[in-house]
Amino acid sequence: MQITITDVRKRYGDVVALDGPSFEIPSGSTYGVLGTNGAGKTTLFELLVGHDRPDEGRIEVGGLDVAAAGHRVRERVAFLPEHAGFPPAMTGREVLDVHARIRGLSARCERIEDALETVGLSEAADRAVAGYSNGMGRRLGLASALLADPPVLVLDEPTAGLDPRGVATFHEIVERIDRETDATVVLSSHALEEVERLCDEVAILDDGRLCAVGSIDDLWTAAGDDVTVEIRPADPAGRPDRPRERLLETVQRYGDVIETDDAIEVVCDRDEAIALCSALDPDLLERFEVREPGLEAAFRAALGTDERDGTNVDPTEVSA
Ligand SMILES: Nc1ncnc2c1ncn2[C@@H]1O[C@H](COP(=O)(O)OP(=O)(O)OP(=O)(O)O)[C@@H](O)[C@H]1O
Repeated sequence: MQITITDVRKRYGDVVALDGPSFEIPSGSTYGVLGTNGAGKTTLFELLVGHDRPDEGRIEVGGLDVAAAGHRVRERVAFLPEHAGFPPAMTGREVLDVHARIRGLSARCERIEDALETVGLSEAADRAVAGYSNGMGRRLGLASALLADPPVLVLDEPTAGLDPRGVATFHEIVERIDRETDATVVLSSHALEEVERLCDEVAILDDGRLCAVGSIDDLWTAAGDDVTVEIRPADPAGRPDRPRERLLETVQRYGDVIETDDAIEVVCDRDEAIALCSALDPDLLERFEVREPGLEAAFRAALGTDERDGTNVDPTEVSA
């Protein structure tokens, strides 16, 4: 089911949570909404599932205006919120049974068994939710979302806070849903690898604005051929010669410099990277490594763009 987001604006008091993003999510795709903390992902999802209304603009699901269609949209869209809680004394199966009754679903038992099976909770279904791990709790939330066979599934940061095994399990489930159903899956994430693995297309939000939109291939193209040289300065303790500052002076001329807490990163072409690595004073650093271009570069390119006029920016047009 196709989703169309048109010039959506939402404020909370003085805070502009969404500042006019417009993009389309193709029917049947797995679509990623990527952004740093506070970019507006949850706000967008709350509007998309009809929990709140935009101040301006419009979101359509399968041609229906979400703000006007109310429950007709909610019947089509299932939502896994970022923080879903369940009564701890109930078993997983009981939780799903209550949710299925609330939604007035027929063939409850069958649907519950299918949903439990899809998320890999069949064996744990009769255990109290209090004993579930974080990952199992998230999978139970997904099972609840799947009960009604929704044409649209909206997952807000579904793997946030999960350990690597929980993340891998969740990814496998989403891939299976993608393979075995026609559902349009929209998920938000901070994690590029996650979006790259699961999604066909992606929209990148920053400060409520759309700063890039396109396929994963488009993003790779936008990433270009530049490599990143990551340099870890030597421990500054007892070093009056200030290794980090001296390294910074050296690296400036080779490319774009990004400072993180632990490292200095320089994004530059391969020839410059070779020259830079030769110019580094080994006494000043703990270690350095050269990373191949990746989606991270495209993400940075998108976030670094000065296009702030509210128009859509194709990532292939975004320069690093
Ligand atoms: N109910 C609210 N009241 C006030 N401000 C809000 C509310 N909800 C969101 N905001 C603000 O709107 C902005 C966007 O928040 P939102 O939660 O949509 O971002 P996000 O991309 O989902 O972030 P995160 O990755 O941290 O979950 C933030 O500045 C946030 O503080």
